[in-house]
Amino acid sequence: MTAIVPFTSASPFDKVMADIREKGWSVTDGFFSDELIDALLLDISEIDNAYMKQAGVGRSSDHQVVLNRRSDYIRWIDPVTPARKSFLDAMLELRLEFNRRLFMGLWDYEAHFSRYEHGAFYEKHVDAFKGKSNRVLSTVLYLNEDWSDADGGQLVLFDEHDESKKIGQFAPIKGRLAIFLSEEFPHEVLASQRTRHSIAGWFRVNNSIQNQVDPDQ
Ligand SMILES: O=C(O)CCC(=O)C(=O)O
Ligand SMILES: [Fe+2]
Repeated sequence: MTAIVPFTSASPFDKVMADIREKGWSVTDGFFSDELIDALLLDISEIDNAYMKQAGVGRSSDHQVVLNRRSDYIRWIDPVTPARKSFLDAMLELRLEFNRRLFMGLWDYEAHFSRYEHGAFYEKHVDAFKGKSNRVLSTVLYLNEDWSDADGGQLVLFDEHDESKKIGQFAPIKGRLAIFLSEEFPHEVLASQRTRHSIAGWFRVNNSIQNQVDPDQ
């Protein structure tokens, strides 16, 4: 089996690096190859809801970062298929690039597939509270074909200094990658009018918190 080539652009990282450096968030289309996106979409499409879990609860009581309600299904990603392996390898390259160019000291990356069925949403939240989490940088990769405005499910990003102010509203279209500083940017997912697939992930640092080693997932 030939490996899936994750990038087609000659310099895939430049725009993301500049965006994060300049404003702390980035929404980029075409970061990954179509081949990888198609393989990831096929991969998650084949997972039945029975093999996913209803999200909504934090990782453990003192890592509870989700205060508000959500109604998606999730499945954590391990490198068990060519698509998942290629994706995690690509995110490893991206992590090293953040460390090399922006000195972010990112230690690892964890990610899960998400499925929002018709009517599912995720209320406004931040992915990490200052000093309470090792999550530094959030990523969301969207996998949906032929998405129209009427399908809803947009990611809404809010200003880091004024959470009533919208930065933007982004449709979850195939191949779009959103990245933002986990502690800084409140965001929400508007109710989706059809099945919505994505991969949410977090680059983390390795500080131990309250004398506890940060648990995986
Ligand atoms: O799917 C999205 O657009 C965002 C998901 C999200 O905020 C999360 O999983 O923490
Ligand atoms: Fe989030």
